[in-house]
Order: sequence, then C-alpha cells, then structure tokens
Amino acid sequence: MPPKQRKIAIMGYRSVGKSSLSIQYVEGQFVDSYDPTIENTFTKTVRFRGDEYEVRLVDTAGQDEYSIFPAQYSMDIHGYVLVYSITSPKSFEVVQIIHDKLVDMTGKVHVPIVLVGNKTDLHIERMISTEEGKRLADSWKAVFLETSAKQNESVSDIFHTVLTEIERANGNVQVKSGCIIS
Ligand SMILES: Nc1nc2c(ncn2[C@@H]2O[C@H](COP(=O)(O)OP(=O)(O)OP(=O)(O)O)[C@@H](O)[C@H]2O)c(=O)[nH]1
Repeated sequence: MPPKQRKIAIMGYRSVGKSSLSIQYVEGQFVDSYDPTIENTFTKTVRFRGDEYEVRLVDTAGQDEYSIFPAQYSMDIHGYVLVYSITSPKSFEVVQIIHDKLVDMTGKVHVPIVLVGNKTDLHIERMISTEEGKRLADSWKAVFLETSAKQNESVSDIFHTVLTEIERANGNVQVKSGCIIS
C-alpha cells in the first residue's frame, strides 16, 4: 500500500522554535543559531501504528498579531502544530490570535491541532505555566504538549499526536474508555 500522505503546518510567533522542532524531528539534530524562516518544507516517511505515512512538514515564517493568515495554509493542510515558547508571554498571546484566524479561514468545526509549549529546558525563564497551556488547548479541544527541541524532549510525540488527531478527524480512530484503538 502506498504511504498515507499528510501535510502538517507548524505555525507560531517568531523565534519560538518552529524550525528547531522540525529539524530535530526530521534530522535528529539541534542548531543553536537563529536564522529566520521564510518557508521550508521537510519530508519524512514514518511507520506509525502499523501504517506508513509520508509526512510533509511546512515550517512557516514567524507571525505576529498583525500578520494576515496566509491563505495557502488554510487549504490542503491536514493538521496544525501551533507553537509558543514557555519563556514568552507575547508568543502565547500570538498563538491565540493565530488560532482564531485559522478557525475563521478554514471554516471547519474541528481542525486537528496540537498546541506546543516549547523550550522547557529554560525552566528558570519560564513565564507560562503548564496549566495555562493546558487550559488554552482544552478551550480549543486540542491536544497539549510541552517540548524542548534542544533536549529532544517529546518532539516526535508532537507529530505522532497530530497524525492521530488527523486520523480521528477522518473517523479512523475510536476512543473507548480512555484507550485509543486504531
Ligand atoms: N533553549 C532552547 N532554545 C531553543 C529551543 N528551540 C529553539 N531554540 C532557539 O531559539 C531560537 C529560534 O529558534 P528557531 O527554530 O529558529 O525559531 P522559529 O520559530 O523557527 O523562528 P522564525 O523562523 O523567526 O519564525 C534559536 O536560537 C534556537 O536555537 C529549545 O527547545 N530550547
């Protein structure tokens, strides 16, 4: 069977670690330097829960509260990873604005979204608590994860979770008494 093709967009404010998470997932390395992204696409083939997936990961340019939601990211994308940095209240504010624009643009009731609080290794600089992140994700009915691209903590979980959410949106995952059966 050919691999299932899944296109995932990773979005958020500038410098939250979108490229670092993408590179850590696809290439298994962390780059300390900062090079603002315009747009990059990564492809990775993964076997997950018995199925083969070709994941196309679109690493988007950092947005701010004034950015217009790029129309190309409202179509042809199966799932979204929305990222903020746990050290940046501004990035937490912007991720909420991006989410609202995303829901408006796609016009869908349920969009597969994973909310990610990145940079957990910078715990002394933490400004957004785990509870705040969780509460926001719950209000969106999205899944919440905290990660560190630097320490490769929970990075692959992001993409496995978004693949699961896409399957769920397609009606291919059943949840029974807390267990996920696919
Ligand atoms: N300590 C720490 N630094 C990180 C982490 N993730 C990214 N960084 C650093 O944060 C800076 C920005 O990372 P990028 O991955 O370029 O951020 P981005 O969101 O793609 O940035 P834009 O392209 O401007 O949107 C870089 O210096 C990274 O090394 C992390 O988990 N921990």
